[in-house]
Amino acid sequence: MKLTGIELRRIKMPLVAPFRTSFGTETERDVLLLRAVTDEAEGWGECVAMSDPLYSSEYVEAAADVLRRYLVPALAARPPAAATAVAPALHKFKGHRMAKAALETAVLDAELRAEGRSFARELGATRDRVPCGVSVGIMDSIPELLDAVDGYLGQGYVRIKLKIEPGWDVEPVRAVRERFGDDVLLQVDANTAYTVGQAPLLAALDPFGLLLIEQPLDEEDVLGHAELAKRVRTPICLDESIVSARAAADAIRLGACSIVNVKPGRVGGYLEARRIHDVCVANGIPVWAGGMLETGLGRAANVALAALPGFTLPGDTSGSDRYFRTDVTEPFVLQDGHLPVPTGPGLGVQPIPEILAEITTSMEWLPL
Ligand SMILES: CSCC[C@@H](NC(=O)CCC(=O)O)C(=O)O
Ligand SMILES: [Mg+2]
Repeated sequence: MKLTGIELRRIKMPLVAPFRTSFGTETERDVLLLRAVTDEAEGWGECVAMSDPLYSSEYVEAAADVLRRYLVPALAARPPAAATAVAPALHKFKGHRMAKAALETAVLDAELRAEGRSFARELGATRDRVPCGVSVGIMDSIPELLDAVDGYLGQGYVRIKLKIEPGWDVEPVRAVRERFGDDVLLQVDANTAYTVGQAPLLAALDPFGLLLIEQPLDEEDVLGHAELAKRVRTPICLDESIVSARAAADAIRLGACSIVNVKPGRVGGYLEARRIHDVCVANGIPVWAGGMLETGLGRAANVALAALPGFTLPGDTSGSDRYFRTDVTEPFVLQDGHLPVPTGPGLGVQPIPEILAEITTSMEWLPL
């Protein structure tokens, strides 16, 4: 494979409704897409960085900058013969895992399309469809939340995840349990909004039979999560803290988590995501596929990843219409609470040219 250049393309995707978390409210996605052009095929990668450094330190403008000034030139200096050579060529640059993930994914997609292999097959998927959960934002009132949850359950989602923060935690969880019963698979995500001193508040969630509490504490407070796990019965799941397979192994050994949310963008790509899966499976730790409001491009890769054997909990792999009125690819549509795993070469999906042209806000060609 000979990489000839990378296109940086920004697209604007309005959300169907505001999505509020403990760190802010999203109303539209400003997404950086990468198109890798090789002598044999083209591949796509989606950078999951948000517009502002609020989920993590990365943000979309910084991702574009680090790709333009450091990451793509590094591949020009050391042309990758395969996608497995991308991460080693970028290793000397610290952090910027979401930018690195997008670049590796675009090269991997091009390589797999050229060879006629799907992401699912490359990663080791063992299923042809995956059960889908949905992430529900913080709302202005309990009735509004219950209407939203009712709608998603009606669409067939098999698991509900509620965003929480101090002041919006026990009450919404209790209301959902009282309205929809104890059998609904239910979990919460705090996005680092609590401190270990608030353990009693988080322990107040224990009576509601939650699958997990996701990332209650600061992403760097691994020991705090280990302490919290001794004071809360509900399983602790980490998201923002797990930036690599090494971080996953350390967190598991320290007792900081008993479940892991796997997000390829957060960890530098799908190959590292698979390593995290393997570390967790070796330690008997369930994993599930997290989400970053991806378009159909990133969604296709996430659904393939979610089909690996260790992904035993429903992921945030919703249908395209959870976030977008019109997706940049053919939409992912829930079927009986599941999404089919794409089977075509590479991602198995393509941007629809007319839609892509309409939502593109800028394009930049970086030759190698
Ligand atoms: C804007 S919130 C993005 C991070 C968040 N993601 C979700 O809640 C799921 C989003 C999705 O359905 O893609 C998480 O911390 O898990
Ligand atoms: Mg999370």
